[in-house]
Amino acid sequence: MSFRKQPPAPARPNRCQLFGPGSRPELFEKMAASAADVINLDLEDSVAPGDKDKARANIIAATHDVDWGNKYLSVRINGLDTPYWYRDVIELLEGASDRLDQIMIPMVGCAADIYAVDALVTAVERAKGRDKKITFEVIIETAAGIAHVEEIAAASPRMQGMSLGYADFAASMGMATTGIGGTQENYYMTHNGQTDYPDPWHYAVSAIVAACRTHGVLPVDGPFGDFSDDDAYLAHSHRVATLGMVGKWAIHPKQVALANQVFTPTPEAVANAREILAAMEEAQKNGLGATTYKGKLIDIASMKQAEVIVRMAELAGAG
Ligand SMILES: C[C@@H](C(=O)SCCNC(=O)CCNC(=O)[C@H](O)C(C)(C)COP(=O)(O)OP(=O)(O)OC[C@H]1O[C@@H](n2cnc3c(N)ncnc32)[C@H](O)[C@@H]1OP(=O)(O)O)[C@H](O)C(=O)O
Ligand SMILES: [Mg+2]
Repeated sequence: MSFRKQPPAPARPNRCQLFGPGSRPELFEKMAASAADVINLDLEDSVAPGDKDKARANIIAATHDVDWGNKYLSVRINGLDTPYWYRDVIELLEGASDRLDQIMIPMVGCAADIYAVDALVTAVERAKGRDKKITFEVIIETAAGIAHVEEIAAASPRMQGMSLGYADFAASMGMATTGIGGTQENYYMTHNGQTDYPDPWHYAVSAIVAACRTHGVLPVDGPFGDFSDDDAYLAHSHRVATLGMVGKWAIHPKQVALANQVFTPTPEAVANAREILAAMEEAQKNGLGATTYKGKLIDIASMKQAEVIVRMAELAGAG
C-alpha cells in the first residue's frame, strides 16, 4: 500500500441510475416509484432544443411536488459546449428544493470543466443561502475525457460519481459502430474456426474504475441501448461489475431489476466472503498469514476482496 491511503467512495447504494427526459413529466412519479437507487432527470440529449426551458421548469417543480423517497436525486445538465448549461445550473440552484442531491455533468473533457461548474454552483449556493452542498457526477464520453480521466476524478470535493457514456464515447473515438454498449458485430477474433466477441469497452471501463478508486469516486456503467435484450444487458453488467463498477444506468424501467440483480451480491457470494473472513481470522489467531479455503490460497488480500463483497451487500441492504 502506498503511504497515501485509497479514500473510500461515498457510502450509498448506487446499483441502478434510472434516466428519464425532463420533457416527460408524466414519467416522474413512475421513476420515483421504481426500485432504482438513483434518479437522473435529463436536460441534455433526451430533451429537444425547443423543450429545454419547459424541461427545466418541470424538473424544478418535481423537486418540490414529487415524493422521491430515499432516492438520490440527480439532474443531468447540458454540456459546457452548449448555450444551455449556465441557465440549467442557475435555474436549478435558484429554484429547486433541497431534495435535489446532485448535478450530472456530461461531455467532461478536463478538470477545468468541473472547476467552471463548481464556481457557478458555489456562487448560486451562497447567494441563495443553500446549506446543502450539491454533489457532482460526471460522464466520461469523449476521447479527451478518457485521456484526462484521473484529473477529472480529482477535480472537486463535490465529485461523487463518474459514468461511461457509451454512445458519445464511441462517436468521439471514431469507433465504427452505432451500438450503445455490449459486444459489437465487427469486434471479433477467430481461432480454429471458433468466433469470439471480446469486450471493446474494456480499456475505458478499467481506466474509469482506476481513476475513481484512486480518488474516492463511485464508478458507474452507462447506458445499454438495446433494452429488448435482457441477456445482453446482464452479460455486460456482470462483466463491468467484475471490473469494479458499482452500478449501471437504466434507460428503460425494465432494466432496473436487472441492474439491481447484478450489483447486489448473491447470498452465496456473501456467505462465501464471510467464510473467507472467518477462515483468515482463525488462521491469524494461529499466527498464520495464509491458509486454504475450498482448496485455494487465501491471505490478507483475500480478506480485502471479501470485504468488498460484504460492503456491497450491506450498502444494498442485503448484508
Ligand atoms: C445514450 C446517451 C444517453 O443520454 S442515455 C440517457 C438519456 N435517455 C433517456 O433519458 C431516455 C429514457 N427513456 C425513455 O425516454 C423511454 O423509456 C423510452 C423512449 C426509451 C421508451 O419510452 P416508451 O414510453 O416508449 O416506453 P414503453 O416501453 O412504452 O414504457 C412502458 C412503461 O414504462 C413507462 N416508462 C417509460 N420510460 C420510463 C422511464 N424512463 N422511467 C419510468 N417509467 C418509464 C411508460 O410510461 C410505460 O408505463 P405504463 O404505461 O405501463 O404505466 C449517453 O449520454 C451516451 O452518450 O451514451
Ligand atoms: Mg452522451
